[in-house]
Amino acid sequence: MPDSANAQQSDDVQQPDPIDDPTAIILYGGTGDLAKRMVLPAIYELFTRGLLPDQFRLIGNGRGDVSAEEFAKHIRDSLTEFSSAPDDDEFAEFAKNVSFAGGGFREDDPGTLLDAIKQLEEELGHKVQLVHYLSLPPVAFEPTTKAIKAHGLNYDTAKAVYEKPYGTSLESFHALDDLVHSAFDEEQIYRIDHFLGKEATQNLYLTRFANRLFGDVWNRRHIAQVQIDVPETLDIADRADFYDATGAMLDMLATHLFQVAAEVALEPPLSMDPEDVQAARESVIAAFRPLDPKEVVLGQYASYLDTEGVEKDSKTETFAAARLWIDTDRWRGVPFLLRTGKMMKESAQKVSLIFKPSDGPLDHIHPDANAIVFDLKGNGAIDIRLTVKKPGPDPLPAESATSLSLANVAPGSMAPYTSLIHDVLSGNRMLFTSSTGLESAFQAFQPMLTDARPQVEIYDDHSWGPPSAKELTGPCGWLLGD
Ligand SMILES: NC(=O)C1=CN([C@@H]2O[C@H](COP(=O)(O)OP(=O)(O)OC[C@H]3O[C@@H](n4cnc5c(N)ncnc54)[C@H](OP(=O)(O)O)[C@@H]3O)[C@@H](O)[C@H]2O)C=CC1
Ligand SMILES: O=C1O[C@H](COP(=O)(O)O)[C@@H](O)[C@H](O)[C@H]1O
Repeated sequence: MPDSANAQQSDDVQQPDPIDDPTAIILYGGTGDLAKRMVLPAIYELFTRGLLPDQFRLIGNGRGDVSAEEFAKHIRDSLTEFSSAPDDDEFAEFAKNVSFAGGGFREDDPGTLLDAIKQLEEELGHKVQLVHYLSLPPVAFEPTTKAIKAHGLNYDTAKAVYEKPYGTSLESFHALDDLVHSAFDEEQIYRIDHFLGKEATQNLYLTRFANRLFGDVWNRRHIAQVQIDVPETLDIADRADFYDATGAMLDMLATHLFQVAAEVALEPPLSMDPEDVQAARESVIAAFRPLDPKEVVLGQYASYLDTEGVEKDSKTETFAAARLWIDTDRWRGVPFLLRTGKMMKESAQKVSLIFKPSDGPLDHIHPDANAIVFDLKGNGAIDIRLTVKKPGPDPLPAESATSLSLANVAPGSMAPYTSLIHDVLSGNRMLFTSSTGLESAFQAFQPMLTDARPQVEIYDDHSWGPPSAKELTGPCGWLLGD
């Protein structure tokens, strides 16, 4: 068992600033899966923390007809299921600001959304900042963007939030991005990758820049390999339509895991200002070498084809592992090993920097006992795995570890979606992906869209994935298992 330590509690917990601009969030796909799990609880959390503007409306949008009362009940049920049951009086206050515009929203038929916005602006006596949140499957990004533009809802003050994946190939990324830029300036566009919003992910660079203990060894002279490992025990549940068309590489690897790799690999920014941090993260993605299909293993869990909604002969990967190379002076020759999958043996979100063996007489230490491991889940933790002396007469090595829980530094910290939506409202784009960064990510991903893409290998449910994924790591093995 590792020793554990707690980061010292800060007396001075950061409180984000409230927002003044009268605002309406239009939540496209307002009754969908992501909305109920993440977005609605996040908006409600901002309300209970007093972080929404005084003049605020949430307008749900969807193709069906849903009354304001039904939408409010849906929100309440979502909070109860995915967050916590709200206080009756507080929720009643929130629900006064909620409505639903049904009938969809298309170029040729705006449904009832334009009327809902007109009514709100007449009620308030002025225009409001519109935040278009596209909580929609990627196929709906283009038609919805076209509709926003065609109906003139791309005000200069408007913002547009896009979920991932933003494009499925370099070509479709360009087509979507050109269209989005025909409606909005880059500063108005917020492409969400919620892994960037995790408190613990942000520690990947903050601890490095603040502590010589980490900063001085953060390079190829000292690090043998980096593992970014996000196994999940969950299956694809009721997301078959989306997942079977998307797969693990686009759902997780070329999106979340690439962004986390960039957070590890980035060069020190000029300052910690949002623009500088964003630029440093996005520019290192340009140094990602395009994936070599021979260094990628794809898998599908054994019972996947039995899932309702999945094509009977589907070749969609539910597991992906890859060896990524980053061609900068700092990282040349250091493999970044990325792994993620559904229906695996354990759930975890870990980033491990595994050191090279020491010089001198103890140059044979197992990599397990010579590593820094960042846990990205929840408030996060940093494990330092060390080799120490085994008590006794001889100078023999023994493995030990200490775990620094970050929970105490961040009492009451916000969930990733809560803080990212607050960033959208306040105009802070640090934790959002940019057009150039995503273009580089798709360039690195592009070889996986060719005929050289490896075949999917079937793996046992609740296992560590196809055994061949182990070969990617070399003698180290995957630190988490197999
Ligand atoms: N679910 C999750 O855990 C996560 C999802 N995401 C991303 O969030 C986005 C939304 O995902 P999710 O909520 O799971 O998706 P859903 O399949 O639940 O779709 C959301 C809503 O979009 C509407 N919709 C579906 N198809 C279309 C269409 N062709 N045209 C217009 N509207 C449509 C439906 O609403 P209606 O029928 O009312 O019109 C549906 O309820 C995706 O981009 C996904 O990658 C990101 C992180 C996690
Ligand atoms: O975006 C996604 O992320 C989740 C994992 O998110 P987390 O909140 O558990 O960190 C993943 O399960 C899902 O497939 C993917 O779409």
